[in-house]
Amino acid sequence: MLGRVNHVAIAVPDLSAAADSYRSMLGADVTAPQALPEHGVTVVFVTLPNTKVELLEPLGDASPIAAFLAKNPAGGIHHICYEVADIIGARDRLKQAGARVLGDGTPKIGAHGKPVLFLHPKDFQGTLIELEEV
Ligand SMILES: CC[C@@H](C(=O)O)C(=O)SCCNC(=O)CCNC(=O)[C@H](O)C(C)(C)COP(=O)(O)OP(=O)(O)OC[C@H]1O[C@@H](n2cnc3c(N)ncnc32)[C@H](O)[C@@H]1OP(=O)(O)O
Ligand SMILES: [Co+2]
Repeated sequence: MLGRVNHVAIAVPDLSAAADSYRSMLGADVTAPQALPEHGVTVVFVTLPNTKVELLEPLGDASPIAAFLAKNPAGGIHHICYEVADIIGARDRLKQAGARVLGDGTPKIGAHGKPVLFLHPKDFQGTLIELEEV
């Protein structure tokens, strides 16, 4: 089912400061901010030879990462995104296996313009998993 790691996401309290730190301290190539109100976050991507790091900060009052940042005020690794070839097939197989697919199970369009879904962290070793169809 799983393809490449598409990105590892880090939730941050200040996206601009985090992006500057990756650029100046780590010499990284960082994209411009993308506001994604339908996801309740603003993101940038750090481009790496083999994958990406997604830096994200809350956007709006109902951001799904607000509680995470309240518990981790300095930020922290938030989720890992795996690529899948067939997100509906993956979703149905996971639901069949008893995994909780977050939301109503309908994929949303993510930051790369592709369908994404999230799986409950409690079903996967305390790790929030995002699936992105590529
Ligand atoms: C930019 C678009 C897209 C992309 O294309 O890449 C994105 O990445 S959008 C990213 C932001 N969107 C999401 O994260 C959507 C999915 N997430 C959620 O629906 C919620 O974050 C959540 C997973 C349901 C958690 O919501 P929260 O308000 O924190 O609920 P709880 O406090 O009840 O948490 C339940 C339980 O889970 C633990 N938890 C929460 N977040 C994480 C996490 N990131 N990793 C591991 N564990 C997490 C939380 O601590 C609670 O545990 P207990 O306290 O032990 O009960
Ligand atoms: Co993501």
